[in-house]
Amino acid sequence: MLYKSYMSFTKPSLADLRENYTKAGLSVEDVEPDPFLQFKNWMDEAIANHIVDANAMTLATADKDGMPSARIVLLKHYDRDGFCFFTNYTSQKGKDLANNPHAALVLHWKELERQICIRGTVHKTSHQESESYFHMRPHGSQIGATASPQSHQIADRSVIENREVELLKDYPEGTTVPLPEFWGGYRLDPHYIEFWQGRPSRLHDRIVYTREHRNDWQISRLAP
Ligand SMILES: Cc1cc2nc3c(=O)[nH]c(=O)nc-3n(C[C@H](O)[C@H](O)[C@H](O)COP(=O)(O)O)c2cc1C
Repeated sequence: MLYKSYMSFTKPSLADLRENYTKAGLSVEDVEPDPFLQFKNWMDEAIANHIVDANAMTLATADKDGMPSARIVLLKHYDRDGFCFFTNYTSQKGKDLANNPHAALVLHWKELERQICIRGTVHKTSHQESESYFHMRPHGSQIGATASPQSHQIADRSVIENREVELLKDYPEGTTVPLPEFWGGYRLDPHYIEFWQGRPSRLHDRIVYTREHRNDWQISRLAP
C-alpha cells in the first residue's frame, strides 16, 4: 500500500524509468594496460562527444566518525600522480579530508552509457600548483572564491555579496587577487579505477584496475 502511494509521486512512476544500454562493450582485451591512458581515451571521447561538464565528478568523503558526504567538483588536471580538483579547505569536504584522506570519485557520462569510479588517498596540491590554477580562473571566480566561507552558515546572501563588493574595491578587474590561504587543490592518488560500460539487460561490463605497488596495475572484470 505504502509502495503504491510512493510510486504515484511522479508520473511516469520512477519505477518505470529505465534505459537499455546498447552503445558499446568493454573487455580486458580492449583496455590500455595503463589506467591513466584508458582514462584519457574515455575523457577524450567524452569531450569529442560534447558531453556537458564532462569533467564534473562526484567526490565522496567521510568525516572522522565515518559519516559520508558527497558533492560534485570539477576535475581540473590529471596525470599518473592522480586526479586534481580545487576547493575551499575549510568546507565540509576540506574538514573531512583533513581527518580522513580516503575518498572516492565518480564520473558519469550518460550519453556514452559510461561511468568511472575511482578510490584513493587525497593530499593537498603544492602551494605553487594551487596558486597557478587560482590565477588561471576568471577574475570574478577568484573574487567569488575569496568572498565565500564555503559550507559555513550565513545569515543571507548579502553576506557574500557585500564581501564581493569590498573585495572588488581592493582588487578591481585587471589586478591580481591573492590566493586565499583557505583555498587550493587536492590530488587523489588512486589505488582503484573502474571503467563501467552499460550493456543490454543489465549485464554491464566492469573492468577494474587495482594497484599493489606504484605503476603495477592488475586488471580484472567484476560482475555487474
Ligand atoms: C557542476 C558543478 C561543479 C562544481 N565544481 C566545484 C568545484 O570544482 N569545487 C568546489 O569546491 N565546489 C564545486 N561545486 C559545488 C560543490 O558541489 C559543493 O556545493 C561545494 O563544494 C560545497 O561542498 P561541501 O559543503 O560538501 O564541502 C560544483 C557544483 C556543481 C553542480
